[in-house]
Amino acid sequence: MTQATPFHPDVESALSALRATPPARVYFVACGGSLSIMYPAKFLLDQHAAIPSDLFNGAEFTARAPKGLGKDSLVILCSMTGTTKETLAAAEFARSRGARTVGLTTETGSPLGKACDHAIGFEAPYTTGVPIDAKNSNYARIYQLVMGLVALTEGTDYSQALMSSLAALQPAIDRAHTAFAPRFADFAPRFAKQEVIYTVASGASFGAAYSFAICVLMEMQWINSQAIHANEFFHGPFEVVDKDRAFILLKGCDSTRPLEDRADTFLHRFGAAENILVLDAASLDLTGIDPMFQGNLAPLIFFDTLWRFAYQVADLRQHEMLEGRRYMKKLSY
Ligand SMILES: O=P(O)(O)OC[C@H]1O[C@](O)(CO)[C@@H](O)[C@@H]1O
Repeated sequence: MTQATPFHPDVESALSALRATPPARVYFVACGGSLSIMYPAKFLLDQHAAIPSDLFNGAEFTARAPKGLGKDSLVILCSMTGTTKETLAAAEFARSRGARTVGLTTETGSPLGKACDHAIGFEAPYTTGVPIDAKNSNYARIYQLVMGLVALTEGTDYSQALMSSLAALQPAIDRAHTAFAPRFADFAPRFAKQEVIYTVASGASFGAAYSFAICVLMEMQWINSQAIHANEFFHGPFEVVDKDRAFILLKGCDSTRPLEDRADTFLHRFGAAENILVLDAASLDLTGIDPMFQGNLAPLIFFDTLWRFAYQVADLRQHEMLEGRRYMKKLSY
């Protein structure tokens, strides 16, 4: 691929540098909420390219020191703040092994931006509270990078379809807020009283379930949680299902939907519908999003709308979301 793509300039600049010698292997590395976007990014790469990839927590990556990591590797890292020490150490470790590195961060001049060969900026409403257009989010930028890698390694260029889909994403999110509002108003009072809420998903949606469980329910609401893969559900977790147990099930529209459908059937067989909050991509108006990317973009809609649900739960519990933490960023660990 030699022609310029319509991607964001930071993405295009990283891709230009990779064009002469595309990587033979990709590692997706981050921590916490930033790690959660690596699941759908790897899913997208696996869908479209034969290039092998793996996904690691930052500290695990450095400690495990994969033997395959070397000059032909590309390590894609993400840290919203650009300061998470495990992610920075992973970037430095990758470079010490001769790998090429790309860091996604809200501040390209942040420590992560500086520690990587290429920095890709994105926007996040998370700490600023200022709403963004989802086409400028971390998901949007990493998807551009992934589809750029697909073009480099497979010769298939879907950049226009991706960019037009990303442009249609925010309106789809806004419509979903309206569509889900009555369900959220109904579920919030019950879920605010729960001590445990599990989140279930698979495929492109697993990352959204993971970040909602560990970053929102546990970190920001101190509600016990676990992200359960929709098929792993049948390999242990389903034993806890009863009429009182609370679940959030994300039903996406990627190729793994049958896994989520099966979990849905079981949950409704032994659980109570009033304690199973199902967000179903089939009920969403995805106008303008190319069918090829609908499964990849549905998780953003789930996460954005669930974030609003979390604030409703937080209000009822009188437990502040971001200010309620007792350890994170409050002491050294
Ligand atoms: O590396 P980042 O994206 O700045 O993450 C910092 C922190 O933010 C979270 O993603 C959410 O608070 C945590 O999981 C993580 O420790």
